[in-house]
Amino acid sequence: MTDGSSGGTVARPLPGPPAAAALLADAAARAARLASPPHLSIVRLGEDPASVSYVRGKDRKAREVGLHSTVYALPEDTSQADLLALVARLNADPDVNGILVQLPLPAHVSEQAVLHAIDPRKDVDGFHPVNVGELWAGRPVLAPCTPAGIMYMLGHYSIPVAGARAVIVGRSHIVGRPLAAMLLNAHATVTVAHSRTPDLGAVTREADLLFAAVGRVHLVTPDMVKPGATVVDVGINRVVGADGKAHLTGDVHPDVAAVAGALTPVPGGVGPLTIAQLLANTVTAAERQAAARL
Ligand SMILES: NC(=O)C1=CN([C@@H]2O[C@H](COP(=O)(O)OP(=O)(O)OC[C@H]3O[C@@H](n4cnc5c(N)ncnc54)[C@H](OP(=O)(O)O)[C@@H]3O)[C@@H](O)[C@H]2O)C=CC1
Ligand SMILES: Nc1nc(=O)c2c([nH]1)NC[C@@H]1CN(c3ccc(C(=O)N[C@@H](CCC(=O)O)C(=O)O)cc3)C=[N+]21
Repeated sequence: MTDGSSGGTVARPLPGPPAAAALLADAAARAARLASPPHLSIVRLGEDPASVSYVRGKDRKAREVGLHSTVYALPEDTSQADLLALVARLNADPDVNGILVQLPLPAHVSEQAVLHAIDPRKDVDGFHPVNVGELWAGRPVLAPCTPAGIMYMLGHYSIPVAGARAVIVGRSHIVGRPLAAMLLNAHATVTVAHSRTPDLGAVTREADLLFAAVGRVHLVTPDMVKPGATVVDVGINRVVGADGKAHLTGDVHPDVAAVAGALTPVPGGVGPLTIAQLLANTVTAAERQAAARL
């Protein structure tokens, strides 16, 4: 705990890997009860280094926990029609339980057209409007991995959510919006701030739970944080350090650790939960498909 003064207290770190390991152990145990290993198909277009590295991480972790994973690495100039044809083939393949199309897609492909084409029962990203609607109706089935992973992490570290004042900075379809739905479903009082929010600091200082999902280096500074608040840093920014090497940093300034009660690091915070939740969603999809075939 900290009183926010300069008493030298430091926020409790909330590392991602132990929480991710617990989520993965549960997913692996559920997968082992199925007749065959759940099968995830991952599609990426082009060679964007971040996408290549994320997809490699997802594929590697899937195999580690005993899932079957197939990566389709298509050329950058793959047409929308060809991509939709692949999605249709994966939808129809009874051996495929989960489909993920890595975002962002090149400009000549409509993300909406592709995400809407994925069978909602195989939509392990939770981006199809049917799954978005179920989440907002309070009946989540397959829900977006980053916010679902964050909720798992809060539970793992026994951070109270019901009744808490939650502020999310960022309103994307991948993170901010679905996180708002999940926090509401968990009985928090929720505010979503964004680039048109005046006096952001006045809003964020209200938060017992503060989530930064913006993609701007050190946007959240100590003066924006209520003493003792739990701060979850979702941002992943690639910066070149004084040593000339590229490294990852979050949306939260490191000095926030002197004010916050608890803080997730970057890297090694939310990122590992995103991957673990993707594999948990793949097992959930496989379980539901097996039950539907009985
Ligand atoms: N750890 C993980 O697993 C993941 C990490 N990320 C990271 O999280 C970050 C956010 O990703 P994503 O949600 O996809 O990003 P988007 O770019 O889609 O959304 C960013 C949001 O931040 C808002 N914003 C931008 N500038 C400001 C500002 N100055 N003040 C307040 N709000 C602002 C935007 O507002 P507006 O809507 O008005 O434009 C928008 O809602 C990125 O760094 C990304 O790399 C993303 C996914 C997974
Ligand atoms: N259809 C789709 N679904 C996604 O879930 C999706 C996507 N597209 N596009 C991009 C974002 C980003 N994302 C991350 C996954 C893992 C880490 C992760 O493991 N991060 C590690 C570090 C990784 C590194 O060192 O590069 C960490 O934070 O510790 C980060 C970010 C999933 N996304």
